[in-house]
Amino acid sequence: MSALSNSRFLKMNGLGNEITVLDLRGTSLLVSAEEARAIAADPRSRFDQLMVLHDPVTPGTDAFMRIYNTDGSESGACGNGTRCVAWAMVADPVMSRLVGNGLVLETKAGLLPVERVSDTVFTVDMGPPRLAWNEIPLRDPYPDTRAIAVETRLAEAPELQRPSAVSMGNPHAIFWVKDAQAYDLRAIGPKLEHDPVFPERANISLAQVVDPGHVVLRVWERGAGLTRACGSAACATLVAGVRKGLTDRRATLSLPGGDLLIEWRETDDHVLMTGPTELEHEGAFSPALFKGAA
Ligand SMILES: N[C@@H](CCC[C@H](N)C(=O)O)C(=O)O
Repeated sequence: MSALSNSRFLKMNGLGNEITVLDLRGTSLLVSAEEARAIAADPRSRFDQLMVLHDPVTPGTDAFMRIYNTDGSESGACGNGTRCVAWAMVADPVMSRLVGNGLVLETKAGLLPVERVSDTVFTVDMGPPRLAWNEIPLRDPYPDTRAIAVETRLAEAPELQRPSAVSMGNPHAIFWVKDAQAYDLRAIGPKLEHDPVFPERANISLAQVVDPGHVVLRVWERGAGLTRACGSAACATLVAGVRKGLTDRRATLSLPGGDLLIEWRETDDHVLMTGPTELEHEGAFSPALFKGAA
């Protein structure tokens, strides 16, 4: 039987990005890829990302988060999930142990300070973007990652060839398009995600600039597929937009699930993301869920 059997979880969402939160602080348990896939397969705990809380590692932080995609792979960043974790840590009667509305979370990609703006709205400091080819990472030494070249040739969208590339702790490719709705992202997303230029795969965004303060965005997420929102993609898109002279440093990013306010702060290079969270229900993992999972 899995040690996760009967563990309590929260099913949440950040702008429709499906998030499951599991608190393993105070234990030495780790979630395996098989267990993550089993949790994702159950409709009650289904997620785009599973956010697992562990005891803090760096002094002064409140928790360490491991982030799993639906396919069991791990990510260094999840903006929408980080807001959901912050809500759980300040407002959930079982998980909250903090006094006040500010906290610092940590992932394998770095520290994420979070502030509560109102009951369910949070601002996450997503840190500085990483723009060098080897930090994203890309296979080839591009001197300028504002426009790279993918190898994939799409019969249905031959114009999608020169995305911007940015890491927000996870790799993003942003394709600038006239109409973000004009593409079958479910069909083309997996091909671009696995393009050989991305050695760790990439989250694939279609970005349509409405005006410098407003971008419409659709995202095919690495390891999770088509989602209603992706916070780190919104941050990466704003950064790429500023670098290409397409957007202001502060803009609204409209995703299928709703709007995020993103700012790339000039003073310290950090990207700030503000958006909502929603608790859907809580539950406990049935032991039957993990049959066959290591
Ligand atoms: N939905 C997330 C990003 C999730 C991580 C991604 N699929 C990856 O593997 O990098 C967000 O809100 O940032």
